[in-house]
Amino acid sequence: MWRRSTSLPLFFSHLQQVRRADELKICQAFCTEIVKPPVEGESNSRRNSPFVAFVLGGPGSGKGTQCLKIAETFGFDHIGAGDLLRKEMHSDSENGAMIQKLMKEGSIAPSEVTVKLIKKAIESAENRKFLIDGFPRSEENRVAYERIIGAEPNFVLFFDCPEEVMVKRVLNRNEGRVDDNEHTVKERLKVYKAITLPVANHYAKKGKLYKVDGTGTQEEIFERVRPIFASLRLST
Ligand SMILES: Nc1ncnc2c1ncn2[C@@H]1O[C@H](COP(=O)(O)OP(=O)(O)O)[C@@H](O)[C@H]1O
Ligand SMILES: O=c1ccn([C@@H]2O[C@H](COP(=O)(O)OP(=O)(O)O)[C@@H](O)[C@H]2O)c(=O)[nH]1
Ligand SMILES: [Mg+2]
Repeated sequence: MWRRSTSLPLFFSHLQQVRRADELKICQAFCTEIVKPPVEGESNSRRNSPFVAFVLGGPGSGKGTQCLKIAETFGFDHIGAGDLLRKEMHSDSENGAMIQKLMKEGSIAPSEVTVKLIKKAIESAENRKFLIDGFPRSEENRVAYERIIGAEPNFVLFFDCPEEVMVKRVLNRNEGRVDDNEHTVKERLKVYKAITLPVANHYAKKGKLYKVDGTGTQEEIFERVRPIFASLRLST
């Protein structure tokens, strides 16, 4: 059975040993949800609810790359919201054409479509620890997730990266994506700043945001990410 097993002072003492002040920023004390050990008599549904980390950052900030490393090292399931939408787009689904158009424009898909796909991915997994990569991209996404899933994320990992670095990475990505071109990435950056950053700010205010410097090599970035997950001490 999955359960949270760390306590607040223990959590912070671990964190303090490993964090570098310029790389890891906890905006406030962590909320009780992530650190509170299960209480005797607590309902099963709450104890069995999945552990969820949202992973945010601009296009090309390295979310997907780092999620693969986190998933492999710490045993999380990686749910890429964009990957789910791309899969849907390439299926015969009625939403395929709509998703393709939105992705090409750099816009955000309707919340109910994305949340439904995420919910299905969570429910069909055996794992109870998830990285939800590239979601929520708007306040509307966030509210829809919290209403439909019935819980907030345990925390949010945020990759901070200069625009010119992100654009360079996206234009070199070479995965045949409809949105990896100069025009779309510019639109995506506008959407990111206007609509996605407020979501990160929301979680920062709640003390749930971990901001990591997303520049440097993949390995250097992962060494900044590693202590965050190593400190969690989740049992499976
Ligand atoms: N630290 C890094 N340095 C150089 N290239 C990187 C780095 N991290 C990721 N990349 C490459 O940049 C591109 C975008 O990375 P990705 O993980 O897909 O970002 P995101 O999911 O945030 O859009 C990919 O081609 C990836 O291989
Ligand atoms: O929750 C999401 C995630 C992705 N997208 C769409 O999918 C695109 C690509 O998202 P992805 O996370 O794959 O891109 P990345 O940031 O990794 O480059 C976005 O620009 C959006 O058009 C969306 O609408 N909602
Ligand atoms: Mg990605």
